[in-house]
Amino acid sequence: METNGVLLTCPMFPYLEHELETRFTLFRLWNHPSSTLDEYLRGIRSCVKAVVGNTKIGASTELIDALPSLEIVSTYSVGLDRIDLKRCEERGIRVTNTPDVLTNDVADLAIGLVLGVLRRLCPADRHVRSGKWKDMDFALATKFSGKSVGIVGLGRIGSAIAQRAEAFGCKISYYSRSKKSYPNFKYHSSITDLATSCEILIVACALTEETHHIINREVIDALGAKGILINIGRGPLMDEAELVSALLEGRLGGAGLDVFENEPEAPEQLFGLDNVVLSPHLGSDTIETCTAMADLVIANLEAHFRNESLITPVI
Ligand SMILES: O=CC(=O)O
Repeated sequence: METNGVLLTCPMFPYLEHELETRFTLFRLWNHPSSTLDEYLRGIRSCVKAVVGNTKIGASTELIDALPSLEIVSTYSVGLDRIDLKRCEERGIRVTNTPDVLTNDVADLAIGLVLGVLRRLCPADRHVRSGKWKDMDFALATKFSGKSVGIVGLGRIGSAIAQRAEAFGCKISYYSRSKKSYPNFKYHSSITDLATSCEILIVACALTEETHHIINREVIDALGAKGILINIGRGPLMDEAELVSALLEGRLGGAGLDVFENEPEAPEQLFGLDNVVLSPHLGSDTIETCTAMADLVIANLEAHFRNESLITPVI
């Protein structure tokens, strides 16, 4: 039985926690008040060889620096924005994530949000539940099939969204760091041009210093009063204050948001808007996908401790 120390940064999928516990010496970071955290970390620093973080709490510079025996960060997420990758690189710490296994779920949710906003599924549900249907028909909604869809970031998830939208007869264009080899999808080297040319803009890129607030006022205005913005990437990709003003002032047609700048906070000004669908960062949250992600986290840790090649290495 392996006894390598693994530090879990916050509560995650119970299956992951259980499987880690059966294989490694598991330490839980959240069981300690912040006043005693330094002391706790000092006590375990020589045992902890791995950190398992997620989209809430990853491996910050401070955490990495507090763990001199750290060899690997295996994140239970595809996103790497909660990890100080530079520090990991400097220290020779390996990093793995969970790509591919969650692609379909996140792409499915992106389409779900589009349909939710355009077909007004949340207000429609309220219409039935409140009994209003007996008094009046529900107002007409907006068609999705055949619309022009712009995708910001045509990586694994962006391409899966594009393929789904294509099946709805949508015209696909995209903005990405570089042009990809998809003959059916139109490339824009400017995100504002992309926003001008599409009716639905779906944000699916990674959060980095370059993409922070990539959706700013100029992009929102280019999308316009009939445009729909969907974000299944990360909250800070959008200037949320600008997004809220645009929605309140009717300068944007609607939004479907799975991610927010200060999660788990979401802007309360949006709560009364029927043209907005909000979900609590659950793109990959299905039992099937979370199980596959957990298995991948563990497979990467086991490969590392056996000195084998990592399954999904980042560094
Ligand atoms: O947001 C989800 C992830 O990065 O896995």
